[in-house]
Amino acid sequence: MSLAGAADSTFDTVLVVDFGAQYAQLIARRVRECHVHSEIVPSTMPVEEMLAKGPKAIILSGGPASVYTEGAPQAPRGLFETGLPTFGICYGFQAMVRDLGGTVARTGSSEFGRTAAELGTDSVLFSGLPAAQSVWMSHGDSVTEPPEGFHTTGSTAGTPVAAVEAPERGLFGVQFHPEVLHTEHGQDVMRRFLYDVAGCRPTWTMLNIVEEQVERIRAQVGGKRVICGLSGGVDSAVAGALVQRAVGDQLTCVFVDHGLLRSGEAEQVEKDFVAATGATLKVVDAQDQFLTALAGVHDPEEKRGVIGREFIRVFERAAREVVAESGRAGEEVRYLVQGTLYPDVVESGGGSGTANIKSHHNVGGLPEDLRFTLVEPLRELFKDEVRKVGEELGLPAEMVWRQPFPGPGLAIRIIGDVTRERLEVLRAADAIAREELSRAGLDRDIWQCPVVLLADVRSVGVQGDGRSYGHPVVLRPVSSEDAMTADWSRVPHEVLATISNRITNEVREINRVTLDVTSKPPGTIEWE
Ligand SMILES: Nc1ncnc2c1ncn2[C@@H]1O[C@H](COP(=O)(O)OP(=O)(O)OP(=O)(O)O)[C@@H](O)[C@H]1O
Ligand SMILES: O=c1[nH]c(=O)c2[nH+]cn([C@@H]3O[C@H](COP(=O)(O)O)[C@@H](O)[C@H]3O)c2[nH]1
Ligand SMILES: NC(=O)CC[C@H](N)C(=O)O
Ligand SMILES: [Mg+2]
Repeated sequence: MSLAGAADSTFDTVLVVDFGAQYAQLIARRVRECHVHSEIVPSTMPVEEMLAKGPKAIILSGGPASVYTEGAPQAPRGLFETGLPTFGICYGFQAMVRDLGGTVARTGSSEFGRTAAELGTDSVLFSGLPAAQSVWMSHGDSVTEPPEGFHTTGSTAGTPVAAVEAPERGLFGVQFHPEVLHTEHGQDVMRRFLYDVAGCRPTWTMLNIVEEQVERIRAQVGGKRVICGLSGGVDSAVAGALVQRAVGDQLTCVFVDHGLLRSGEAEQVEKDFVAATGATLKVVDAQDQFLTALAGVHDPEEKRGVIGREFIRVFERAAREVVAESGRAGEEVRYLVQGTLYPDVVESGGGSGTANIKSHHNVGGLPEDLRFTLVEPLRELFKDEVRKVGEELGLPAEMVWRQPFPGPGLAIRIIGDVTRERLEVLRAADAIAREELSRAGLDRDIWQCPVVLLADVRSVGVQGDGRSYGHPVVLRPVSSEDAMTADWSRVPHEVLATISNRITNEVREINRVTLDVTSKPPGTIEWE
């Protein structure tokens, strides 16, 4: 199915040509933020196929290769003769320049991170923006000579040709990354290209995203039965609601109580989701199964693997029960809906050429013998976009704005082996932290606040004039836009003091409370 292409379509499409970038999805997302439809395509796609999608413009992404090395990906043959407005970013810029007869070389002056740039205000792309700007760089190669007919519109201390354009041909290129938040006027540059150069209309909305996904889900599952792993979190609630809109009562939601949940969570899912959507919900008590499988496992990746596998085993059992209960023996549930988001995929090493940071249980932690076909309507979106989709679907605000909680639950917040006793200790500490942060009105300011139990560490204390030898917990409040990067939250000291006091007074095993003041990167949000 292609939504794009029709001349009378109510929205315009931009193709993001992926050269193996870290940020291809981020480019696509910035285009969506301008209310323009975007689709990522591989750089190997023939131009005719691209044209068949009816794009209004093309953006060429960055990438890890060097344009002049053997086998480096090339700009699609004939692309620059199509007359389509084209914007090359980093590698995409270098590939464009090389293709059109300019030169690219390893000049010996790499730039990484924040860089001061001088941008020509007479440029179409930078018009109306300040001439001196802070931009985000990540390159080792540079353009040394623009192609004929292009003029240089930007430079930095290390890169004399940091931006070029041939506006009458609709061709533009920049060495920096306008798609990352740290590039001061990056989104303005995107707007100039999309609206002023390419004439795209800002008509692509969350409603379109919902309709696109509903159509896709129907095409994928047809009249078959589907189950959805429902966690009580934002992503699976939105995924489940989308699937329900698409295929109605072919859907059964399955909530797994794996014993790694926070206090009150199971009850809340049963109550809220069903009330909001009317969907059929099946609750599975799998506490013994997960705790047995996790016994003695302390390596984080191993834990994630065990949890991913056990989840699937539970879903398989639930699927058989759904069939049995429907009275249609011989039928099989082949489709499993998950609320997987793009950051889950990219962190699990599932982007093009990206590193594995941690295997999210729903992506990298899936077992090899997985027999379900996955339905993941949110796989290309970021959390804040998913929240908007949830609002569009009419889900209640408490559900849409709930803080994230990882599928592997408290297991990846106990540093060491996971036992029933340790889970109880952590659950008690976590409930106090959540209660006090909510009481202080900080729920929306804080992205989430993992409480981490250092179960293998003990510390000496003095309590009631006696010696204690307990465990520390770590508070990890963070602020974030999309969980790809994060900073530690500056929670008022009085609130921290109350939390610390209450935890050490009310949870006997804990005699020390510490605060994690690490951003992401270099830390991740969860400790494992
Ligand atoms: N306890 C659970 N029972 C059933 N499915 C689950 C459970 N926990 C996680 N999942 C599945 O794994 C997916 C990924 O979990 P994740 O925690 O990232 O998302 P979420 O819980 O839906 O949203 P949030 O990130 O807001 O917590 C979920 O969307 C859901 O499909
Ligand atoms: O469903 C999930 N399965 C997982 O395996 C998992 N690991 C981390 N998280 C959540 O993802 C976001 C980013 O977390 P990290 O900075 O720790 O990678 C944060 O919001 C984490 O809580 C997970 N969610
Ligand atoms: N981020 C990029 O696209 C880098 C392009 C190229 N690999 C360079 O180092 O210059
Ligand atoms: Mg969750």
